[in-house]
Amino acid sequence: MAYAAGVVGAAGYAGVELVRLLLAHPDFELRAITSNADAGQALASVYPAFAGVSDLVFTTHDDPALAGCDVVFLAVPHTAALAVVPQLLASGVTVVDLSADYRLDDPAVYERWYGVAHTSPELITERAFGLPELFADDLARLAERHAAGDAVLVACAGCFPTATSLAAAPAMRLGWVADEGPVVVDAISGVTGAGKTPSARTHFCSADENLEAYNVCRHRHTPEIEQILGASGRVVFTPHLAPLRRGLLSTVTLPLAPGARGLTAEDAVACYRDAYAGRSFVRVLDAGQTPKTASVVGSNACQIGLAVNAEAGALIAIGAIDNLCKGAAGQAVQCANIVFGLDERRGLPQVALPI
Ligand SMILES: NC(=O)C1=CN([C@@H]2O[C@H](COP(=O)(O)OP(=O)(O)OC[C@H]3O[C@@H](n4cnc5c(N)ncnc54)[C@H](OP(=O)(O)O)[C@@H]3O)[C@@H](O)[C@H]2O)C=CC1
Ligand SMILES: CC(=O)N[C@@H](CCC(=O)OP(=O)(O)O)C(=O)O
Repeated sequence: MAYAAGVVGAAGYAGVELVRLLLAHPDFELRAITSNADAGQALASVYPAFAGVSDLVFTTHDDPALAGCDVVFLAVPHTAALAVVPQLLASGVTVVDLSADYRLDDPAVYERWYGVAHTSPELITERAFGLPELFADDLARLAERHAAGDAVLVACAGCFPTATSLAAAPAMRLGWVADEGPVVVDAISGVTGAGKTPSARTHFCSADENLEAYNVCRHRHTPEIEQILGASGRVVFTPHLAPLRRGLLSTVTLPLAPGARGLTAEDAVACYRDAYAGRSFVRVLDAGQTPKTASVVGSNACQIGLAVNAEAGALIAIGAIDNLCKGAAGQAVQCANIVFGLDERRGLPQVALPI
């Protein structure tokens, strides 16, 4: 039996990647794709890649068909999900939200970084945080509730937090990181990370042949990374924009605790492989290898590289993902698979476009 699925914001970059994945998914049947801007237009006329594959037509964001779905994926901008999530849950629909609206545990922190009051904070305590390799218990609890008949909410992790946290969390959890000192995150994203509406920074003429840092010391993913890593007030996060369509690379520099100063890259790789045992999307490279975006783009994989700077007493952990797949749509489908009791790999690409 296929579960009925809908995508709100399906004409956006994350939304159309969801459409691509769900149309090929053996257990979900895509019934509704919404876009106010493109309502009434065929998917294949807006995105010709779907010609001959799907006859779906975009409907408006208030399409009543959404309430008849088993699961709805929200690929709408942050703050827009606040108006949609409570209604869908009340209609008995499970929601996988790609926006930031239900990610932060503390509604006051959300208000400070997103500039609006949270209108349904009670749902934050019930949701699972959608980063399966680090919050497996959270999602397993949600899967149990879903199996018992509840409509449930997953708040998927953001793109920068996903690559950063998969790279840094095992070191934090294993106690290798000093209690003090900054956790330095230098991360680079492709332009699709900014969504499909061009801004002065993402216009072709600005982004092409250019590299730049932005939102230095004030990017809204800082509190999300701190929450995941348990590193409140310590994350120095500097995002950069690169002239790539897809791909995100995050380099995290972690100060080693005195007891971990003898750590070698080989030890770190072995421990990380233990920490991610059984998680097929996270691949820890051999010591001496570094991940690259070209090796993950088009797949739901996260590749991790590890190095130790013994003189400086630092671990360097690097994560590479496709921002639209493991950083957004792929991770959302992975979370839905888990909530619906399916193998987390169902319908998801394991291998990147090799060239
Ligand atoms: N791009 C990425 O790499 C990642 C994105 N995300 C998250 O996914 C979400 C979508 O991002 P992205 O695809 O990049 O953005 P886009 O700007 O490309 O697309 C946004 C979509 O949301 C719809 N939309 C806009 N305003 C509203 C509203 N008020 N109510 C309902 N729908 C609305 C738009 O509809 P219309 O077609 O009518 O204009 C459009 O389809 C965001 O929350 C983003 O943070 C998460 C991780 C990575
Ligand atoms: C390149 C670029 O502009 N990236 C976006 C973040 C990507 C995103 O979509 O945000 P979420 O992961 O929180 O959903 C930014 O820096 O705001």
